[in-house]
Amino acid sequence: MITGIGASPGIAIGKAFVLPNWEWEVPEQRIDVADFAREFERVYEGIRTSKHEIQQIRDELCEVVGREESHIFDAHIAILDDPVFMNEIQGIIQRQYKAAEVAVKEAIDHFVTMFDLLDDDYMKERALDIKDVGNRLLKHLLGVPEIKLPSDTQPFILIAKELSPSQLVNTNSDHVLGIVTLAGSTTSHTSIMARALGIPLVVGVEAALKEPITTGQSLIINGTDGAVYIEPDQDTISFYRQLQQRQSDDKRRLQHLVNTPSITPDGKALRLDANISSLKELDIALAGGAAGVGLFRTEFLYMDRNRFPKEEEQLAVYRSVAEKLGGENLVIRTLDIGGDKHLDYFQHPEEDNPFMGYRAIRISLDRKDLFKTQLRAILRASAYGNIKLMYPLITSVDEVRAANEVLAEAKSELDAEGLDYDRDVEVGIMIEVPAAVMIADLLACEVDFFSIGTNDLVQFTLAVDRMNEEISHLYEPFHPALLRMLKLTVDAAKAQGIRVGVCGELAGDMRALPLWLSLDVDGLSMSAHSILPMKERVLLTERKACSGIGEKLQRCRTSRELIAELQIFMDKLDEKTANG
Ligand SMILES: C=C(OP(=O)(O)O)C(=O)O
Repeated sequence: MITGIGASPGIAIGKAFVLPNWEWEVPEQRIDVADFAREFERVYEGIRTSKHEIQQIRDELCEVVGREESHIFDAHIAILDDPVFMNEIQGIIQRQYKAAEVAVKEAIDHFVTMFDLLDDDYMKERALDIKDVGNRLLKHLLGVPEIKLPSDTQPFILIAKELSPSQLVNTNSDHVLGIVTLAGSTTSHTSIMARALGIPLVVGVEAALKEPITTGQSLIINGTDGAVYIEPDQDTISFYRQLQQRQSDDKRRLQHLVNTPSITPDGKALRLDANISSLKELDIALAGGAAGVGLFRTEFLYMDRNRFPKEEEQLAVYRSVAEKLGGENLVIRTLDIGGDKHLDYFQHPEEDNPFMGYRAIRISLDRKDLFKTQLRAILRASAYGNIKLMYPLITSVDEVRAANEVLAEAKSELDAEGLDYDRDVEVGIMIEVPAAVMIADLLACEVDFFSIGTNDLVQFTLAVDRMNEEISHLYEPFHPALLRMLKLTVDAAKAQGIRVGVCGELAGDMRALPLWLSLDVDGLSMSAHSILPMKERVLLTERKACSGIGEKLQRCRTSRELIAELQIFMDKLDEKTANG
């Protein structure tokens, strides 16, 4: 068994099919000055055909996964339209007297090397996009046929060095049980799409792999924890078949809870909302039993294009989500780029500590033009549903007030233009840095609600970079320090009478439910697949029974003690339930 990174949940069991390298031999060919015009025309023709193909893929994908994910292909078209790309190709033809395909190959290599050399995972992913588009163009210039995956065999687990979004879309998803890539990250476009398509995916196995996986080898992959079993024994296969069966049984068994309100047996209503980043994910969330949306990560709307989305474009998305929710909660978080989330078309500075750098509300307050465009779109969408606004990475009262000033300006503009919006739109903040926890009492006087972002709060409280594999064992959401942070935040919110919820990964961790009930938070927002299992637990767990555990947990000295205490509590509860 080797371990990679789980990038799209689910278990796949089957035979491997290794995707051949998408890299063709391009024979050296010299040309004369008289041939320049013909070679340029060949490149233009190749670009036209490639664009046509990409547009078709985008439109087909749009039907399956929705508009946001299919925007990835707009970025591919933008590469083909980019004058810098074309200038490089023309330069090679003219200066070096090389044929169109040689010039295209060299231009791709040049840009891919340039992006690959940057110490930035996001830019490395963009190198993959360029390779993807470039290979498509080369394919036309060389006249080679498309690599087709087998469709006449049993479904298989696809193995690739790296997989581009185009390749993923070209796969017949009925035939692909799961995917393993040697390189890749969970934030890549390919990973985002695999999650949207529901295909289990493990990325980044290269370092762990001693020998290459070959076509026909028997495999098990777990897209949740990143485990890959090569030629597993019969016991392991039986174990995973049972687990796979249990997961699909659980899914089916819990279906009847989709519309059931999330209330404990003694009457405590604990909202279970979904974290989403696109309209498509909203459908999955609603089918998965979400009451509403507790966190709409709007940055993905900005990521898959080649320029900032205009007010009308943003309005269309926010409005569609709000209308689909029909009056249920929709918490829209303003742009949270920076850190690991970069935009192709925005100059992000080189930073030693990007998570503590120029990001989130700091960019919004620096680029008020961009911020106001987003606020106007959110405000206008608020006329169509129950929208609440949320600012990310708040560290001071000044930041909240500065953000609210821009909000007030946006409202005045809409008033002057006679455009409708919800005049009482609520404003909340993410509590995700220790400074915000320590002044939670002051911040609570400024806003309508808090949402605790445990992903960043854990990294900043423990000084553990959430992206650094080397120290991932130190990333402990159940650390006693975090527990104290949570308590301080919830107490401050309660004292001021504002709502407080949780939206980091810990919100969906079943082990933490007694903690949330003892703290008496108002709601949890999580990935869609966690909602029904959590709802089932909520329906069985008395809040009264959890009040005692709060003090015990506060006395725990280590994460391990804390987790053990929660486990003992849950075991007792299960025993009580089993005994009726
Ligand atoms: C929800 C959070 O935000 P992000 O989108 O950074 O994970 C968090 O930090 O817990």
